[in-house]
Amino acid sequence: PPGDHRGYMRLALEQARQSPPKPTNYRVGAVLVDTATNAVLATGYTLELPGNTHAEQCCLLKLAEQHGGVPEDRLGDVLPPDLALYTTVEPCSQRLSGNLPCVERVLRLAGLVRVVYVGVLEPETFVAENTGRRRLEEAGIAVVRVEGLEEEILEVATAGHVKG
Ligand SMILES: Nc1nc(=O)c(N)c(NC[C@H](O)[C@H](O)[C@H](O)COP(=O)(O)O)[nH]1
Ligand SMILES: [Zn+2]
Repeated sequence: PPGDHRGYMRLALEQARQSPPKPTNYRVGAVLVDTATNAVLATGYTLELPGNTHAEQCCLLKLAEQHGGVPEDRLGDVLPPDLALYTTVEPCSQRLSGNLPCVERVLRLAGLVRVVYVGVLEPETFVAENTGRRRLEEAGIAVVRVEGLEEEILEVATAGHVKG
């Protein structure tokens, strides 16, 4: 595995490229890393799993499957304690579909997920203001920008959007 932040963000961007374009969401990629062993525990991209799934959500659902189908909200019982989540677009704090936002999913793992690395902040296309960063930080989860891939990330994220 890459081992450096930019390398992991590129890995997440590779995931995002696999997401089927849609006008009503972003194509996002996510990678969950065990920082104690530098191992990639799971990857995910928007719509990878059935249903209107988000990249971060797919990471967690796949991990739950790997741990004998433990419910996603019980993952905290089976994961190691030094996790970093890399996601090309910051975790959503609200979803127009009404599905559970990824910030809530990550907050369930507060104490295990130490830091969320984001490639870009969420644009204002669907949600005027993403309040996720503040809520993550209040729970002791650092939110850190990984610079340098913004253009590529946004191009991939919005590929399904009607231009103009
Ligand atoms: N971090 C993140 N990962 C994703 O995989 C994804 N698709 C979004 N997108 C955020 C955007 O705000 C929502 O996609 C819209 O609000 C529509 O909501 P749905 O996706 O239909 O639930 N954000
Ligand atoms: Zn989300």
